[in-house]
Amino acid sequence: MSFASLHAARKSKEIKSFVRPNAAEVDDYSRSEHLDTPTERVGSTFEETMASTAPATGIAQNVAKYVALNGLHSSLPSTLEIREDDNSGRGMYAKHLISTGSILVSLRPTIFTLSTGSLHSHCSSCAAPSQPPAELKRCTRCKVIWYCNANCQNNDWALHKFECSALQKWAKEAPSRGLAIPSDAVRCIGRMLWMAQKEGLDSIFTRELSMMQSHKTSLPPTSFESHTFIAHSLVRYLGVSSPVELQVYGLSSAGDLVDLISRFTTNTFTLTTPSLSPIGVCVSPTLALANHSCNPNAVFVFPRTPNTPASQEPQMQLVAIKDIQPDEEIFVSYIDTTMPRELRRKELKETYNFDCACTLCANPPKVDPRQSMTCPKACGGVCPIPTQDDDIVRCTTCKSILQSNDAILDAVRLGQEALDKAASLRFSDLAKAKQLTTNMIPIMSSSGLTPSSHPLFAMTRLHQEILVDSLSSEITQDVLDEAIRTATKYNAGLTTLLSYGHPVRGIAFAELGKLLAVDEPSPRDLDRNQSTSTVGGGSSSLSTSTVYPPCGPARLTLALEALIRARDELMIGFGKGNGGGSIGKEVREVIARIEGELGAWKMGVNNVIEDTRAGRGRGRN
Ligand SMILES: C[S@@+](CC[C@H](N)C(=O)[O-])C[C@H]1O[C@@H](n2cnc3c(N)ncnc32)[C@H](O)[C@@H]1O
Repeated sequence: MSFASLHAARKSKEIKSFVRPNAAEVDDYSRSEHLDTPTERVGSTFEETMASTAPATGIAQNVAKYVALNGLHSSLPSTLEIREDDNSGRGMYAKHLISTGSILVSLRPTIFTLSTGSLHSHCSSCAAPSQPPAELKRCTRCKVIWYCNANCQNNDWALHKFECSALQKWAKEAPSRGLAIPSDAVRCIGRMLWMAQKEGLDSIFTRELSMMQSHKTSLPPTSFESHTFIAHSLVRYLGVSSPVELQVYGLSSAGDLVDLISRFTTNTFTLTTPSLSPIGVCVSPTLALANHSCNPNAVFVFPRTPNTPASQEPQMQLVAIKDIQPDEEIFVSYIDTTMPRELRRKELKETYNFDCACTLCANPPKVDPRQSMTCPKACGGVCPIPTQDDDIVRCTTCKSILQSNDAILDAVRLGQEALDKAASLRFSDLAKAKQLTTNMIPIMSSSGLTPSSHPLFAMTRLHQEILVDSLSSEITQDVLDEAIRTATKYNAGLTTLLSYGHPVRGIAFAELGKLLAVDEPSPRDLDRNQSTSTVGGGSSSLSTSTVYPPCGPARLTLALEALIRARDELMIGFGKGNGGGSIGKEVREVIARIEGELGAWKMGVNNVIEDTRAGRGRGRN
């Protein structure tokens, strides 16, 4: 298999998350003279409007009542209904038993925009990737938006005609080339407003949009800067110079604008490729009705199956990853659930404004694999990582009592700092980021952190992404083998953290299988294959090498094992009806190829044995 067909799952984040403007952009703009004037023109400033908002109050009764849809959300199937309670607002409920792998809802998001880095590599109408030799075509006016062909361009014209002139004007006024394109949040809200204007302020689209949950009256202080930044940029992007001009979009004050931005940040999804790499943001008021749990029973995916016409892509699907009983609520996850409890709760509070009371937060396991270490007495058991609040812990196996240990606390603290630094350098200085992850992983592992523990798990994931990135410029045996070892450790952590059939697991096994199936750059010494190892997380009967990864047929056998696991889990996470989506299809093709290669190899060996026997027989005669 050539390396060109290897797709990395860039992030195993859940796909619902708010995209904040990046810090560099905020800084550059705040320093720029282009900032101040629009705020003053819209009446009271966004800062004043936000400062005057008071926290909402409400007594949680937690009785979910049926909500009539009155013609809204027509794409919601009859198997689901909307109910509302005082704690989490509206939510989706199952009316019948739903089995694992069922596709609950399938629809095209009402609005989507690609992130700036994906604009030239994906079509802005159907989100398909550019597929050489066919190249995407750029809009000749704004020179920012790319399409597969004239059909895709025509399909997008109704909104792009507004966007096109806004983009041209923005680029002319930009203080530097690096800021010539507004953030995806600003472009996406721009599209929401043009769509509302086009459809009419009483249209179903506008009504659904205006009913999305807002936290305008209880914005956490952490949102202040990002909301203000988006508001300033948006006013400039729309070319608005007085409050009256906002009325065509149904906004009559700065407060309405803050409300809109809050609805956007609370209800936006990350648009991903079929292999879960983030490429943009999207809005679907119907799918945004799903509430959050850190232990979800459903996921959102964009599987891209051959049966869906381009005009219906990107198709977003809600898939059950567990059996869901009648009357049970459908929960997705808004955040990366591989993070420890405190970090999850902090992010949910800051971005979504609620205190999570899901099963995983309310009743955390005695030993959370996200915060665990191997028993320092080497009994083979695991124990929680001692914290400042809980500095005496007990091993689950030998029951020894362990006191807070500076080495592990230092490793966690240093690991977190290095992780933040490496993540921020990932796209600007890959070599430095790689140096950081390479140095820190052994330190954290030797301090006793388990592969699923934070921040070792996140660091391993980042290291794998960096290695796969470096492989796309040059494949060397060493980097390929290091990527395979890292992917194996990552999968070992992942299988402890996420439930069977979660799409992130399916993609991770596909990634490992494809790495193992890449043609090795140079022939190697087959004597390396001597004892036993597995593809991560589970037991295996395969006999492979002490030196991992092995080479030759043993390596291909491991690839096959990983890909079969991937195929089975993708069938759940990407929906049984989709056959595992486009990645499931690709995996099945690689499996068939490897089975062929291994079959040919076995046949070759048998032939040699037969020939040798026949030769001996002839020798005796
Ligand atoms: C995308 S909306 C979900 C639909 C929302 N409940 C509604 O009525 O429109 C996200 C918001 O729903 C609420 N929410 C979601 N999951 C929740 C949970 N597990 N507990 C409490 N509130 C939750 C929070 O206010 C959050 O900001």
